[in-house]
Amino acid sequence: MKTWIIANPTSGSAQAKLDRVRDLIAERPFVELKVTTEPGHARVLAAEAADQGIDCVMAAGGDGTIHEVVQGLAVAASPPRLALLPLGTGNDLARTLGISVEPVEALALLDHGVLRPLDLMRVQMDGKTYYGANVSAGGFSGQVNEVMTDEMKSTWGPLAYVRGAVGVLPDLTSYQTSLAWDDGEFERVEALNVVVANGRTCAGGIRVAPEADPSDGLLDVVVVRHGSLLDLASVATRLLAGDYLGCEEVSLRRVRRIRITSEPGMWFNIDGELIGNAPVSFEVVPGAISVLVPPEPVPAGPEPT
Ligand SMILES: Nc1ncnc2c1ncn2[C@@H]1O[C@H](COP(=O)(O)OP(=O)(O)OP(=O)(O)O)[C@@H](O)[C@H]1O
Repeated sequence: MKTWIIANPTSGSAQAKLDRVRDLIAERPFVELKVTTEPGHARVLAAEAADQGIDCVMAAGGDGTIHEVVQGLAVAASPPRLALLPLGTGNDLARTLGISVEPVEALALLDHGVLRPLDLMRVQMDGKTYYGANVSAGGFSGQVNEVMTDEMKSTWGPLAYVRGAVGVLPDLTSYQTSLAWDDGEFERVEALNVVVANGRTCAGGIRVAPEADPSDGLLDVVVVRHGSLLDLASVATRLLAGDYLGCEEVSLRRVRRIRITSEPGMWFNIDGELIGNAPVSFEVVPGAISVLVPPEPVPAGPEPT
């Protein structure tokens, strides 16, 4: 299987692990390592791999790198299969798919992995189209902007209240948000966050969509409605514990498509990359690509008697 490993040398643990990856693939004649030289390069390389009929593209980096690779694969006529070599900080899609952060184990999936269909989210904002592989989170506004660094914003922005962090809790903006589910009419809600998810976690393991299945042909949309400070503190705590879907302010709906407008404009990121605060639509592309994942663990047999 001809494979290109597209590696981002600036991803979280790349410095520590890339030499090891080089050693591990030295004996694999069909595996080539392509190291990116700038942001956006992984997309170009992934598109090139598809053009050249490469069988498999392994995204070596974090969710930002996977995001770029997916932009290249999603528009290909017959996209190579995807594999992941997690070298990022959060590695959230890899978590959902059960892919190890150990290079030896991740690389072994090239031999023993099984193919799983991976849905993508087609996102449209301001006349531009993006493809998301993991999670898009919307929320936050001016106050958060002022107190957070760019990196914190793209990672935590929409979920800033979780960090309790930034002292924004007392001053949270609520958004007059209109949501149109599938082809339905717009419905208004006073929201704090809208999360549109294919994968289950973002920001390094925060379970924003704990029940999402990236192969089910549907998007999990979680809406956090505005509530009292006390209630929101409980939402934050339960989000960290992975069970905030049980909160009264939190609702989950599964759809193929959702359109969102809000006043003021809700900022959205996709896979951790901030895209803007204009009206936005999300549509699932069921099984857009195939991804190599570990085989299902064999269920334990009955205890010997
Ligand atoms: N050669 C490069 N030089 C500088 N930046 C790059 C290069 N290649 C890719 N990038 C950028 O690095 C950013 C971060 O990458 P990535 O998300 O893979 O790592 P991470 O932030 O450590 O991981 P995670 O998103 O899982 O937390 C991406 O937005 C990507 O555009």
